[in-house]
Amino acid sequence: MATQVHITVGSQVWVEDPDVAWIDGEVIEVNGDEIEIKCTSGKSVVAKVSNVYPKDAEASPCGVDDMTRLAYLHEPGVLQNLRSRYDMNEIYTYVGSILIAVNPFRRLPHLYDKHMMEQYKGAALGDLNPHPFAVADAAYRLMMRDRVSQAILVSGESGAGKTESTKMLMRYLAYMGGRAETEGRTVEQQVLESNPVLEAFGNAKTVRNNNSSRFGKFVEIQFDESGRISGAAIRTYLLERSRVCQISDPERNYHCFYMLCAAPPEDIERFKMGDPRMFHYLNQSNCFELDDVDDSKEYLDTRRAMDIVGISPDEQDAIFRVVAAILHLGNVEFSEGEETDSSVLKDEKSQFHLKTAAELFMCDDKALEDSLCKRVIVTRGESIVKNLNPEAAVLSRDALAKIVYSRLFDWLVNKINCSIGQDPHSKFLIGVLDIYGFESFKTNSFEQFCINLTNEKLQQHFNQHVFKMEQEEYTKEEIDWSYIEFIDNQDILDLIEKKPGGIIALLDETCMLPRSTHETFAQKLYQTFKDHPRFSKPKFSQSGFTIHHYAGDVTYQTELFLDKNKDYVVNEHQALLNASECHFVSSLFPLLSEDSSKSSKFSSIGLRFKQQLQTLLETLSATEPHYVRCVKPNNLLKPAIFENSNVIQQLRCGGVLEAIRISCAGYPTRRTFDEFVDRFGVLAPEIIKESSDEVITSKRILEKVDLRGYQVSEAKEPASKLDAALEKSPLLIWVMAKIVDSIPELYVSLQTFKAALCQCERLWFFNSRCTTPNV
Ligand SMILES: Nc1ncnc2c1ncn2[C@@H]1O[C@H](COP(=O)(O)OP(=O)(O)OP(=O)(O)O)[C@@H](O)[C@H]1O
Repeated sequence: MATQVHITVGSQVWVEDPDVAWIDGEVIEVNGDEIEIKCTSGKSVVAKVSNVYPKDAEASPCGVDDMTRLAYLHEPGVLQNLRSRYDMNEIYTYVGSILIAVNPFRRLPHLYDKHMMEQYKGAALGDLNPHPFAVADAAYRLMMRDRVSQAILVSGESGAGKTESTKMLMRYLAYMGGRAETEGRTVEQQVLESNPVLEAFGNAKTVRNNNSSRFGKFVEIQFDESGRISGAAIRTYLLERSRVCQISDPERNYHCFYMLCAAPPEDIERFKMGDPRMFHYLNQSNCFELDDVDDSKEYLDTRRAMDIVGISPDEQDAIFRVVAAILHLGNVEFSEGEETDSSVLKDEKSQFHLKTAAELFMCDDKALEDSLCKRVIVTRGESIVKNLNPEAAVLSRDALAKIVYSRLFDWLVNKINCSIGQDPHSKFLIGVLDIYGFESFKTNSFEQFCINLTNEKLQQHFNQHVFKMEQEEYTKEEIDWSYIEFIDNQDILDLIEKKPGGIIALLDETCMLPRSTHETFAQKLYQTFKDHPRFSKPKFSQSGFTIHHYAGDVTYQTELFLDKNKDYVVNEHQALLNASECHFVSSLFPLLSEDSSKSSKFSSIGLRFKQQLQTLLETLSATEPHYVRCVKPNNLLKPAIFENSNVIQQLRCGGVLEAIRISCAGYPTRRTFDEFVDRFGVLAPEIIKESSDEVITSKRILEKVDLRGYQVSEAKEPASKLDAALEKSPLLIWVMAKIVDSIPELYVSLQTFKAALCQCERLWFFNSRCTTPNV
């Protein structure tokens, strides 16, 4: 993204800084390719010319609301712009049609009220301040105009604001597509109320976010011919199961557990609940309450939302009974039994919790105990009962808790989908994707591996789209564009998901082999990928592996890969809960046919996830995509703190800088002819006096400075498809003049200007609708 400029004494520049990423200053000395800079912070820095970027000395302190209008579209320029806007509570900024949303960590209700929605209705993208409503409005109107499905892809790291943005987008779409007066529950109401239900069961406090969604979500809102919402479907991806049994301080388990512990007294009694501190699945962490969250109110709100999405009171009771049963199950402990490698319930307390769990599951307590402590092994037609030692019994208990919870979550999603209903006649939809961003922690396991695969796939989709848009624009304007290149991450995708031979395929193979371990899996990976440029073995690890992702290197620990990839229900658990007297519980574990119960011994979570992603990508590729990139300005989750290095890292990972790079490879700065004349007319005042036609004047200014090799398009269409679609008033004439904008000494002398221009590779004038007589 380097911009070639003349750096002289007095030039304003940006230079890299270890603490704040970029720091600005003035060049005080030039020594060959080394320059000395006096920074505004007071310190002096020596840097190579190639490592500094020009600073736009004329930049408005308020920033610009579309970064493609920045004089210099480079990393420090982008950062500075976001920062100055954030300081003024302007949390939204465009990069072309991509919306960047920087989390304010404070409520800004005036931004999202009904009045605001009214304002955005029908306004062209760019006419009003950047906003998720504007993106939703653009999607809605493009859908109505072109009769093409749309998708809004919301991404960002945990806590960046994806779910909040998604809710705003959905609210706006419900406002646009909702019916004025309807009896009972409307589809849009149900779509909106599905959020609190899914959040209660799928969100938890983590170190990164007090209300972190532990699953991915794609909401498809279907519309009829007249643009009214006629149905909706929610697809979810990969709920984090391990959280049900294992949490670390200061995180929490899923919200629903704490809500139930804070339920009204009659419910506490019915569900045999108590203080969250008494439950093992909750007290592994010291965090029980959340600031500003009243769990007892949340419980009632969740119940209300469940009413709206069509979950009956009986079903609600059954759901909370299962939630309570899981907590009691977690308190069952084991000790060594009389036989070797066997286990028994540890004490009276464990007996009490086992009995209570059985009551709540409405199953036999002895059968529950056996399903935790014993396994039936069938060999050559003979059944042998094998005891489990206390450690294995604990694993069995946790496996039961996890499978019950994950089936419960799937039931909720399914129920919401059934009661909202799909419209079989719907012609088009708007999909909103709220999915986990790229993750790289100290310890990365199978979850991070799947999450990062998602991000690789979405990144490829994003790059291809941005690239395609850029190409389309140039083609339309009859401009040569063959010089743009973009990085494709297909090689990483092949490494992970190629069949056969990719990492997921090798993992499945390993899972199916008896006696295989994570070490054998790792060895297989090392052998297969020893020469793969995107794969490496970490120096000091015998079972880890590193993938060189587009967003950076991530080292994965394979220890739990095999376990986490296996999706099967222990036969004893299946039989136990299928026999439950509670219809709801038994419906979570329907009887399997003999064949499928044998073949379902192992099913691969990785493979299923890969297939889900494939379907998602297919859906997305049939839509016109829109992007919202959420940015988390600090890790303290506090307002008014903007950490440069943190933000830049997210812009890199989120593909924003790649989008900018693609744009820079073409004509990054887009200005109207009149703006061009306004800015550069100073170089040829006599020309300005001669003609009032800005196109002619612009061309003559360039002729005067002897610039060659620019192209003038004769295209009469508007530059952007979106502008056309939204019937925006003509945008006058666009100049895409990369080189002209990279001249810092613009007002120094015509000579310097000329010299700089002569270095230019190309300059392109786009002649828009202005040439038509009626404009
Ligand atoms: N536009 C906003 N206005 C006010 N607060 C916000 C906004 N966006 C985000 N927040 C705050 O940041 C928190 C985290 O946002 P959110 O839950 O949307 O993040 P996320 O990207 O969905 O995270 P995760 O991936 O962990 O689910 C919210 O609970 C809220 O407190």
